[in-house]
Amino acid sequence: MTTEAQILANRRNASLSTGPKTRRGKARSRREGYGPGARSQGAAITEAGRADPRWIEERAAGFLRAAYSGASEEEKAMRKRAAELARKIGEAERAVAAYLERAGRIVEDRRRAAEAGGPGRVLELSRRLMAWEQSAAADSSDGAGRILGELEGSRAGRAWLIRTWRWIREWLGRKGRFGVMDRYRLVRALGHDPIHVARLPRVREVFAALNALDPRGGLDGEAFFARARELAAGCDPMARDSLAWREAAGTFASAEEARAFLLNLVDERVRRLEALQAASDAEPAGREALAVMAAVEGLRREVEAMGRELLRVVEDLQRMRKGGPRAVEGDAIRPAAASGPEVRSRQGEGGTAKRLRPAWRGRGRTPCRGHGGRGGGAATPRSSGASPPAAVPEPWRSRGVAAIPPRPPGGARIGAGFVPSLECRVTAPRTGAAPVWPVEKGSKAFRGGDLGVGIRSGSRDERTQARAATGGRIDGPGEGPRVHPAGPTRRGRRGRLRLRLTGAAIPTRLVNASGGGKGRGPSLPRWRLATRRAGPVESRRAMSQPFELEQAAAVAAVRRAARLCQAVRRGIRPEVLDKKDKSPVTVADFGSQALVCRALLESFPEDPVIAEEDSAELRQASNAAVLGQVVAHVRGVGGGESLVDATAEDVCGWIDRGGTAEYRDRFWTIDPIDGTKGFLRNEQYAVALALVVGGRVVVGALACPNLAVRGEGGPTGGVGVVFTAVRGGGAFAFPLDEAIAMEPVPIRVNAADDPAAMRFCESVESGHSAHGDAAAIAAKLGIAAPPIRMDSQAKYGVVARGEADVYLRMPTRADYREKIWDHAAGALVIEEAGGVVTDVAGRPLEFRHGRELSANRGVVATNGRIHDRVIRAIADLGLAPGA
Ligand SMILES: Nc1ncnc2c1ncn2[C@@H]1O[C@H](COP(=O)(O)O)[C@@H](O)[C@H]1OP(=O)(O)O
Ligand SMILES: [Mg+2]
Repeated sequence: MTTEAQILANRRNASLSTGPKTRRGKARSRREGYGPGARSQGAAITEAGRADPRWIEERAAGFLRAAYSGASEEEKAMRKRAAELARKIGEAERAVAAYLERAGRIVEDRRRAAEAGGPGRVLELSRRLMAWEQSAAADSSDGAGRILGELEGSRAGRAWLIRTWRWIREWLGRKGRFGVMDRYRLVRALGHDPIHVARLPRVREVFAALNALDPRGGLDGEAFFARARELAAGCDPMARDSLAWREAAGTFASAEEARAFLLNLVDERVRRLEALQAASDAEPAGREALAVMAAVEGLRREVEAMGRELLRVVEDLQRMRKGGPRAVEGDAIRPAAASGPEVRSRQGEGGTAKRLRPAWRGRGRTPCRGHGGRGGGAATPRSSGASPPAAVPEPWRSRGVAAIPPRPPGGARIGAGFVPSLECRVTAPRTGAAPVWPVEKGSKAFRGGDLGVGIRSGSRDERTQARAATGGRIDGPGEGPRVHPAGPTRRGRRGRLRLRLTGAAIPTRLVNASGGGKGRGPSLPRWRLATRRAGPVESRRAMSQPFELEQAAAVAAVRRAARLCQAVRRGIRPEVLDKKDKSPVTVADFGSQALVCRALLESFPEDPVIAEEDSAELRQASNAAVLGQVVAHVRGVGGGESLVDATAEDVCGWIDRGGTAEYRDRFWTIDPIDGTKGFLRNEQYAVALALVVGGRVVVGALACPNLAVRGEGGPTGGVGVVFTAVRGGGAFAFPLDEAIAMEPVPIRVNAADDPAAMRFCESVESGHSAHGDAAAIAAKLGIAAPPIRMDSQAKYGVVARGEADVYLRMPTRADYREKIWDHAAGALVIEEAGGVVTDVAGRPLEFRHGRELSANRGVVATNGRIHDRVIRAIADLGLAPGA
């Protein structure tokens, strides 16, 4: 880390430097700016993405050290980005190494498991696990963790473990006293040694439960510790001292509660082992190794992309330092109108491109103000082309059209289509101008909506904003999608946009159609473009999809959180519900949010999160028991070593990561348990997570633990479904249960058009959606079937996979505003499945007002075909307030 003193010293040094005067001197200095040795390794720089990431990291660090600090805000931001990229590259490389090590371990484990598979070996291991005399020292090679690992690795070992757990279950359900050996066996079967009992909260909880069941609990526990201390005589005295029982927070209120907890714990173990056993037939090690390799591949691609970006940033910084931008600034902002906008192929007209390259300075660091249309500012050129005709209109044509050969050589065939990628460098003409570049339609498939548009511009955040602002937006048949650079632009500011068109469309023209400045009406475009085709893309799979990482993280997070909810749900006894005790849902709510926030913190530490809960209530002394349970559940299903020792403070901290209240250009929103009433009734509920960028939901993940698995298949045909979607990438569903290995299945809304054959769904709670209003709407439309009533966003899933056609959420109170987390994920899933989601007045849902959909009332989600008719019916019945 650079210290303040170093920064000041750099700044002083920089002010003394006048820099090289000659072109050669400047060139040399530029090369040396990368740090010592850059000249000899120049080839590695031009090999951008292929360069060794460590080398890049070192170069970047060298450059950053050498860079002076008397920099503009823009330069500082770029340097920060470079440092961040360098750090991330390092992290990703370390992760790759860890993955590879894991792959090696998997192979080794497999070999050992094969060896351990014989009955003789299992007998030996089981004896070592259960006979106390054999394992005196806590850290001996007889550590329970190791033995258990080996047993779990073989079929025979797992069978023995399942039998053992069933036997433990039997005596836990029956017995009232738990002596020294009972306790020892239970601890060892859990994979721990006596010394862990005092240290690991999970094991302490087991002991607390045994004590609650055992009238001599304290004495039996003490006897256990006395024996443990005796056997640990050879250990460190500190370890011996720690072998004593201390009362933990969250003890059990009754013996029944304690027994339920223990039986639940055993059931979880048995289930896990059975799942492992079932999966072993399908060569799990092989599959896991494949998954590891896929993860490595993904990480490597990320590293390559980051490496390329880092080098671009470093190059640009270099240019900036050498005064490049100023030298061409006047040139770059020169109105292009006189000769028409300049659009050059960098391949075909490299000379021009080279001249333009130094002109690029910024990366559109202006905040994203939306993407045109609603709220896009007064001077958006949408006004100059509110509804562009199918062909490029003459006025635009006269301003210049960038002709791109119909079959770009850079495009590669993917099935029937091409994937060209164009890179454009732009300079903003003046404040407030927000250009729009329609890309002319090229084929039928384009009209069918089979086109995604993404922009790469500047930092990751801006890229994602820009992508979201434009990604996959199709304005309708006969029109091109519009490309809106991120937000308002400043005079003379330059940016680079990378426009990637995917699908069957072959863009024939890129039209530069910048509008005029504020209040002046349309003016001639002043944007200059340089286009470049990217290299061939071999297959759609090989391409890193937008928000791929975000989607993977979101799905993993909701899956894990759903597991927690299921575990809490299983532990609820009927009498708790009879007492109308809401604490189970509170435990699941907080636990779920903690896990999701933690996952986001790990993967996207800078992203703000708007979530339903905060930990203030949980931290109150009166809620200590609830907090204890939340922590226990988080540790229990958190998985991995890292969560085993999570403290109450950690958990509260994770929960509070969701405390953002205001709108941000990029944020996540979580509903840790949507449909709490459904959860308590053991009916429908959901864990919902969505990423909103530039005011649009771009990633959604929805886990519905009690929703039937349908077309998603799976050998169990059981319950628990995950829905997910990325904007422009379609919607998918797959079983929640990870033991069911299957590819996500694309889902589509129902194509039916006849209301008589349609079904609609609504909340179970009439306080959440006016049932009477919905019935009137259905009657008016001619929907005869009774409503499907279910809690939570599962309704969105049901419409998205075609089991219902309409979801009506009719306002019950004038002052209620829907919460964004109740709709973000579900709405995207329906939209990506081909449906439409608006409020009751037909307005799109606006996720740019903080925690609430304050510009909307109610929600109407449909299969798309009937949407207009539903909105009309609502209006005719006078049920759309303020419409
Ligand atoms: N008056 C209301 N109108 C609409 N939704 C509401 C209302 N009151 C609460 N909700 C929210 O409805 C969601 C459940 O919807 P559903 O009935 O479809 O399962 C919950 O998130 C709940 O919020 P909260 O969690 O604050 O109670
Ligand atoms: Mg909710």
